Amino acid sequence: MRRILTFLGPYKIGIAIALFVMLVELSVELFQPFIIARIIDEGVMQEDLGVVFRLGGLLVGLSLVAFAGGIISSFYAAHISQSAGLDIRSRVYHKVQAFSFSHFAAFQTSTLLTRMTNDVTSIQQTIFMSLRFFIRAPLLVAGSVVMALVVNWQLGLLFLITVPIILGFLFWVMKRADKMFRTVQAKLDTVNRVMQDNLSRIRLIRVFLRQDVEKGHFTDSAQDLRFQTVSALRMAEMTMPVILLIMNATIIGVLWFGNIQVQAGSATTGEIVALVNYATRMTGALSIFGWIIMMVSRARASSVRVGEVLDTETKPFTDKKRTSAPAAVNGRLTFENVAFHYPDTSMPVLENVNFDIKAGERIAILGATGSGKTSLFQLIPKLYEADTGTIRLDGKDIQEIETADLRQHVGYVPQEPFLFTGTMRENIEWGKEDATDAEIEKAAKRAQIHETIMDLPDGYQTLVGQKGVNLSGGQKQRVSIARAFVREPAILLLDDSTSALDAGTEKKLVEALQEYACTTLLITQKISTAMNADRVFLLEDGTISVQGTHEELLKESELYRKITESQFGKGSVSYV
Ligand SMILES: Nc1ncnc2c1ncn2[C@@H]1O[C@H](COP(=O)(O)OP(=O)(O)OP(=O)(O)O)[C@@H](O)[C@H]1O
Repeated sequence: MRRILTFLGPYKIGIAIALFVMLVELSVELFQPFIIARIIDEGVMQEDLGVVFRLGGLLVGLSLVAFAGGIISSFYAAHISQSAGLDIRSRVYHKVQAFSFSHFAAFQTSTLLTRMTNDVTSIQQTIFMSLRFFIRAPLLVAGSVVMALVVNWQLGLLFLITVPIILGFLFWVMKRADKMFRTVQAKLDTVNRVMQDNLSRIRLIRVFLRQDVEKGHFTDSAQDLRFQTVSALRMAEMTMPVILLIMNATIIGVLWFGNIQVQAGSATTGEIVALVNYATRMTGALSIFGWIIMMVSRARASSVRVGEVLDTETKPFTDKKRTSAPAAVNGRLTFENVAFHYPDTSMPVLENVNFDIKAGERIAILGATGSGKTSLFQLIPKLYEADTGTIRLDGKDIQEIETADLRQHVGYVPQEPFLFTGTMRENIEWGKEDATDAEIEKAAKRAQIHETIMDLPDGYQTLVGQKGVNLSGGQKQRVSIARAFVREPAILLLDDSTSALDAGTEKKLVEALQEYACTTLLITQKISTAMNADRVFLLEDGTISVQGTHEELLKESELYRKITESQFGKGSVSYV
């Protein structure tokens, strides 16, 4: 919670104004029963209309002051709570942007979404309510006790007995509710996760006839959330009847003992009316305590969850020497004794990887699943850092090139093509922000997707993704490739990105790569693709076991021969 309170720092002046006007409003409220007592004792009982009008006028004037105070306080409370909420949300967003991939594994997407939306909203609401009511309510209770003692200290003592009992009870409830609301937020995460999984796998769920099972998962998690929320709300709501019971007993006590004092002449009717008035105001203030407990407990749980994201240590990449970007690079790529393991495991994924790729060379990388092909790719744009060894671009250690500058020169087409909701043009333009129409069309033509786009109802302006047209796997792959092409990168990384293309389209695409003259690394399972590359690297258990032209590998590698035979048929190797 303290962590979150630091976000209120920039709004100190606004908070001071809101609290000041709230105190004015509160003072007026505390003073009102005192004036009413005087109107009764000095005006009504003495039949002095002058006093009634004078003090009555004062009462109306003070009410107008309280009204103005309430409006000003609401204005500031709304402004401060919304602004602080925006600041928290932006900070969380920027933190998440700096997350490493292991952080994303620790915080699932669904929980990050809940933290950025629901949790921040709960904090926002609590800031607003605190500035308007939550600070005011305890002050009103304390002020009423003091004023009651001033008006009649013997009867005021009754409040000194009952109020601590109520506060003790509320403290007990708060401790329990805190834990319960933390569980509620966790359950909300689960519902969001189940929903997200369901929506993203909807086709698979239908094909595998898993609707009923998935419906069951959703119902279970939603029921669980309902059960936990009801338990927490019940706990907070039960405060109201308990407070009403104790405070009504106190009012009866005031009337009982007050009657005795009035009979004895040691108290006036006005004093009794004032005390009952204070008791009623106290009851009102105390009864919103249940609500305060609920919101504060929820906000505390949310603060912990938001704090967990903000306090996550993010390690910036070691951009050792901040050399300015080489405006143009040739694209020579060298790996020297590179080894790598993922931060959350100790198993080495790549070991002793060595190669030197000339600028403009096209390299096909073959290897069994899990042999480390994608991992090797991820080291090039520094998505991960190598444990040992050196990776060089044009002879320069990439550790010495600023990450953003390095990535300027890399085009990456991941294994899973991903399209954003937007037009076809926007999807390609995503690779280069200020790309011209001519550049976009050139990239699309080279990626063999231009004609498909032209056949769509609105050409490049056709919407894809949600509310738009759906594309086939191969079409998505080609849009994804066009997105990388439009950058005109020096290094192009294609991670099995032609797997869904037919042989003819793939051939044309590989030919287009030739005129493109960028250094290309292409992960593939197909020997037909590998044959068109300048060289082939065979990756086995995280290391390059053999590298050379297709013909050289046929001679040198038993495994490569076997893969070729499995794709072209036995005996094919001699004439391939
Ligand atoms: N984020 C990760 N954290 C920990 N280990 C990982 C991670 N990603 C991959 N691995 C492990 O690293 C090894 C190499 O994975 P990688 O994805 O590089 O293989 P690949 O050759 O590209 O496989 P495929 O052909 O199936 O895509 C595998 O054993 C995999 O389990």
